Amino acid sequence: MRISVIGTGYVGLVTGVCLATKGHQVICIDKQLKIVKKINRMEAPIYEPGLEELLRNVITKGTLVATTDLKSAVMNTDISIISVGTPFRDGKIDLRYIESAAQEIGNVLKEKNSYHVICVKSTVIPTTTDTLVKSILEDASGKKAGEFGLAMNPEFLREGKAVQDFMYPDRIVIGAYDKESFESMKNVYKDFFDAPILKVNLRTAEMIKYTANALLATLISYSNEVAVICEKVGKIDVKEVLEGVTLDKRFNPRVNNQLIYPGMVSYLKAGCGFGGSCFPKDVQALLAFSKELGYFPSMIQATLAINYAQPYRLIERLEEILDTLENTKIAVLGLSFKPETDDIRESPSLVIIKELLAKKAKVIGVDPIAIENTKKKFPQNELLHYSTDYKHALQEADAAILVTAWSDFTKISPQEVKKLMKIPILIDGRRVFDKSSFEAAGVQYIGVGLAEYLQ
Ligand SMILES: NC(=O)C1=CN([C@@H]2O[C@H](COP(=O)(O)OP(=O)(O)OC[C@H]3O[C@@H](n4cnc5c(N)ncnc54)[C@H](O)[C@@H]3O)[C@@H](O)[C@H]2O)C=CC1
Ligand SMILES: O=C(O)[C@H]1O[C@H](OP(=O)(O)OP(=O)(O)OC[C@H]2O[C@@H](n3ccc(=O)[nH]c3=O)[C@H](O)[C@@H]2O)[C@H](O)[C@@H](O)[C@@H]1O
Repeated sequence: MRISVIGTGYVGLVTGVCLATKGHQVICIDKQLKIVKKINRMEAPIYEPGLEELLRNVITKGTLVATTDLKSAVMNTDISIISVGTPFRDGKIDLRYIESAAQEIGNVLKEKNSYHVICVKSTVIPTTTDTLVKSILEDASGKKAGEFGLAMNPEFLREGKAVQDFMYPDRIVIGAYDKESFESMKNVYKDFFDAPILKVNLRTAEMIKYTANALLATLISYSNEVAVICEKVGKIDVKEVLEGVTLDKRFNPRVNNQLIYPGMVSYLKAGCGFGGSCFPKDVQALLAFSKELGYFPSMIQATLAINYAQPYRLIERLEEILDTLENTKIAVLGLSFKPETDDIRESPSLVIIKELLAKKAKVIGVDPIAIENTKKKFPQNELLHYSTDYKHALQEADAAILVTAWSDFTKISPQEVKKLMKIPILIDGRRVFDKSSFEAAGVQYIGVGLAEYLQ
């Protein structure tokens, strides 16, 4: 099929490259010329494992091309997939990029004679596609929905695993305005192995996406709430507690006692809170939308409140040990919101750095690939330095806080910490280190959801 993808960020570029890899003819459109040029030079503008290699293949084969020219892209394709950003701004979801993409497509449809399907892939609050997008398209094109197709196909990929998640989806949700729209979208995904296709209406598809993200975020906050209770009681390790809970087959299905897939356990881990471009913004958007409807969703509100507090709890625990943070030097291990990405949007590390600086500590931010992005937010100065070398940071620091579980960091041994740090203090914000081995080596270890020695 001939497909245009509007917006080539994390979702749009992965979508375009993967669909081209599956044999579709794809045109990627972005407003930013520098992104378009990079794509055509076969350079991925974002860091995502495996993406650049696939990009090289599809550009070389001629099945993908990038442009800023939306008009010719829509004219020369049969389906347009909208994957522009939908940020949370001024207390609600900001749909301005969706509106302008719909307007631009609608203007082209006015002049286009053949049938064209418009599919929203961006995460949008329920009713966006069947009211806002539909009416903009109808007004701009002078046509009625039905004369053009309309679909909503939410994306469930995770950053860092985007290519794998897109190529091997657990499910494909297609919200469709009518039968023709659904059939066209089904053809887009005809070669996606046996992934179940769920056919729903447009607003159900939108609600599935929010419900999925809010549920995963709630599991994380639930784990973090339990972690606080464990810390208060003492001599209970939240990790053991959650392991004891999630060995239940209802969380982690096993056959002959072999785990088939790490199920909900992946989101039932205590830590320093969820970040990223989606969980925080989507849960906030769902909360705001629900309030607009006259319903206050207290569980969703609690999910956000717990997450807001979590990074500060690490600082409080550090203060308990050091008395004051003033004039101390703290190594923050990990800047990206999770490993395998250079994305720092809503990363807990940003809250931690800001709070440490507010308390007059000096900070060394350590990360293999996210330093440049972090510098844009917090420029380097006499109080804040960056390094890709954790050894150097540990040598300099009075304490270290692990925020992102990059494999470089999780491999750090107790002996290394003991050797490198003057007075070794390690706050484990992701619970990746073994408390007893670190303590045996003489490191003062503080883990989320774990207070005092276990007995
Ligand atoms: N990042 C992720 O892991 C996931 C994101 N999503 C959703 O997908 C959507 C996109 O997210 P990201 O890819 O992270 O956004 P992004 O911010 O990385 O990329 C959006 C791109 O759209 C371009 N753009 C905006 N308006 C345009 C227009 N009218 N014409 C052409 N290009 C335009 C921007 O220049 C930018 O490059 C959001 O709704 C997000 O919630 C869904 C699942 C996963
Ligand atoms: O809509 C989206 O954008 C995407 O949001 C998440 O994907 P992503 O944000 O890339 O990353 P996750 O791996 O889900 O992690 C999100 C955050 O939760 C944190 N997390 C995760 C699991 C956990 O147990 N504890 C925890 O704090 C991670 O460190 C990270 O900060 C969802 O997992 C995707 O399905 C969804 O498509």
